[in-house]
Amino acid sequence: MSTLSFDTSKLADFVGEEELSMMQPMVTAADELLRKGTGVGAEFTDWLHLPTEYDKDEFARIKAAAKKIQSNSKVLVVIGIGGSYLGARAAIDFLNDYFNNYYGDDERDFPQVLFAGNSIAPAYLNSLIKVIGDRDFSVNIISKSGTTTEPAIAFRVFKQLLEEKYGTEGARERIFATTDAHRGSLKTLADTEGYEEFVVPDGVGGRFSVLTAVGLLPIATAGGDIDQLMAGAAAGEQTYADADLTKNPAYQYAAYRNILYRKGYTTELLINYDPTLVQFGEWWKQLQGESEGKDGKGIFPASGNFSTDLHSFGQYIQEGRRNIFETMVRVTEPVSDVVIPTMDADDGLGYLQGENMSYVNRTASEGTVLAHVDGGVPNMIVEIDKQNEFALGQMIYFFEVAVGISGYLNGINPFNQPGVEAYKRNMFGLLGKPGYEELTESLKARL
Ligand SMILES: O=P(O)(O)OC[C@H]1O[C@H](O)[C@H](O)[C@@H](O)[C@@H]1O
Repeated sequence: MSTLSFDTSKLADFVGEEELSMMQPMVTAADELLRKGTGVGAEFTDWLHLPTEYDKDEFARIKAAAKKIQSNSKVLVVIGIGGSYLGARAAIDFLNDYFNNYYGDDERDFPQVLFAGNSIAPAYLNSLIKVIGDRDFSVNIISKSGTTTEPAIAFRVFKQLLEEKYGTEGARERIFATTDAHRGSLKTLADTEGYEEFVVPDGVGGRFSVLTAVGLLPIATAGGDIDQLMAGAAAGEQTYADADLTKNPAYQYAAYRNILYRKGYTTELLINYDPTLVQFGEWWKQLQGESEGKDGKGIFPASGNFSTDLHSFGQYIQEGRRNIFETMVRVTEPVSDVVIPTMDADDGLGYLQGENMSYVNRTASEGTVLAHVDGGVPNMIVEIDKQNEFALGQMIYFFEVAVGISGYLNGINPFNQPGVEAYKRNMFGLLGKPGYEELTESLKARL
């Protein structure tokens, strides 16, 4: 069952049909590198079969842990950064009402899921502590490496708060650690303290980990149906496995991106028309940017929240430098609707009264695509039928497999992220972390 369609009809002005078919030999080669595990970074491609080959015992433990948190907590604080929070956050926003977190505890069916450790901003942390107040809470600390500074700082704070509130024993019952199976400071700490542990599998990098415990525990706690999420991803695994470009929309997406990139379209905007998809764009930006931006190459991933941003940087998209293309993610069936009220006074909207707001939103998307295409912005559309777990799972897989192919097409390793270390090294040097003494002096001299 496929719930996702991929529309490239609006590329006609930019890419000829033969250009796609001429990509086939390169796509076949990229497919082999990915599927046979002969490409660079192959040790981080276990996400390919994750939707069907996941640890079923751990999956059951995730559900049980989610139930436990739901029964004893009003808030789950998810501590993580990058791939250790973006997927869960995207999924929770996508699957819930936008203002879901604003509802009072009595109006909520599931705990609030709030995120920490995704910045080093102290005021954010203080504000988060304030919003938890005296309510019961639990913590899911997530770090694959187990050594990342941002979540480690936040965890110290929340561990202390939990221990003050519930005592050491009580706190232990409320801390869930998701990390590497064998290595890292968090693994050692979790073993020593006796926290319930979940695993980020060795062969799955952070940005590909949303369908592991990394994403699944927070998503399930927030009421998401993780069986359906995995079923949707499994549908993706099946649908997007064919090396034949004519039969594989995810591979078409990768090939078209590559064609556009070679023509000078070096920035891609992932476009949505609903605020509940904003965080999906954030997840996608890490997936694309960390996978592809290396060796002086790669499409810059950005996102656009429409029609909101049409009133901010819409001008640039329409008439600025012509190096942008757009991929719209659109949902066919609105989650809910509003009928535009009738009104006697004339506000110029009479022609729309009685119409559904979703009709106006969809029409805005159609008009925008045509305007942008006319303005020289190639457009592709990924459309899912419903905003539910199944469709999300399939869409996650679509973008994951596409970026694997896309990276190999562009001659880079899509599965490492060496460049992320540069800022960390400087930060450690400036903070005086043991082992970085020489760097400390040279950096301070440059400040
Ligand atoms: O899960 P962690 O090991 O804490 O890593 C969190 C994130 O930060 C790192 O610096 C990587 O660049 C990301 O790929 C990763 O998702």
